[in-house]
Amino acid sequence: MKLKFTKMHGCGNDYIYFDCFDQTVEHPESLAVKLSDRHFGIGGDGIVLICPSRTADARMRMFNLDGSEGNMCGNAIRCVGKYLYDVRGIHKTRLSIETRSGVKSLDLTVQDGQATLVQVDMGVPQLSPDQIPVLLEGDKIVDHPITVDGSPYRITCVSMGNPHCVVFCDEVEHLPLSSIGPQFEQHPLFPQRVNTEFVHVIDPHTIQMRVWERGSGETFACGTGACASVVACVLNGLCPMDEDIRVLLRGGTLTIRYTKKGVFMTGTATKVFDGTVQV
Ligand SMILES: N[C@@H](CCC[C@H](N)C(=O)O)C(=O)O
Repeated sequence: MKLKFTKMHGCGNDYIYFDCFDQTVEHPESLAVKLSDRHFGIGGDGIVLICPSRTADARMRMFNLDGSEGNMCGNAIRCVGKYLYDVRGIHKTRLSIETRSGVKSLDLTVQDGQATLVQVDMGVPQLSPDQIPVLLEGDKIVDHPITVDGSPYRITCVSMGNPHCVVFCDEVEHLPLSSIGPQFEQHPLFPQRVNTEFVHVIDPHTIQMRVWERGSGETFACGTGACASVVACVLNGLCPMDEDIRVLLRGGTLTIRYTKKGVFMTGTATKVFDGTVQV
């Protein structure tokens, strides 16, 4: 069976997108594992299905590199918005997309007939440990000491529809992420595993972040992770609320604003190529 796909990325967080308005994708979990392989597949951080929705312009389903289904993906949702505008011809600069963590609203900036920049209303962060989930007591987990692989860390936990654990560091360039990332992901405090952001605060409006994603390992960017990091910065008194914070990632920059109404993420969405794959 042949499937048409589009390769897209948001700040280097790249996925293989399937338009499920016109075709059926069976067994997305195993397909994600097979096609994401950068040596024997197409290559990507996972796959994304763009499906019809009864309540929104489209429904997004995303699968990590290991085949697990994520509830939300900040970088992918911007690309889905671009695809709906550029390819499916839904010429509205405000779009709604259904995800496993609710319907999200997108505002598109269009240049020469193509969506270039997308702002997403990412909703209100959840801070209570049972909603994240993290097996700790309290109404929120801010600057909490834990031990990971014998070393002490201080964590701040946030759900942006998916679980995040933010760790502040003096620098992130030289962190051995491939060894410490999995120790956080599999830590017994996180019953559903966790996405971990390592954050260096450069100044109150600029932070640098590296991420170890649940199910995909180190990626060049994580949209929900950038939002969780800015929320964690505000909770720790490191960045202001209601102002734009630049999050510098390995693959680009996202602008995040945390307000009482919720978290707003702005960034690019880029198409790389179209293709057909035999599955
Ligand atoms: N890359 C993402 C998040 C993808 C899902 C995550 N790995 C999970 O399982 O929660 C983003 O841009 O938000």
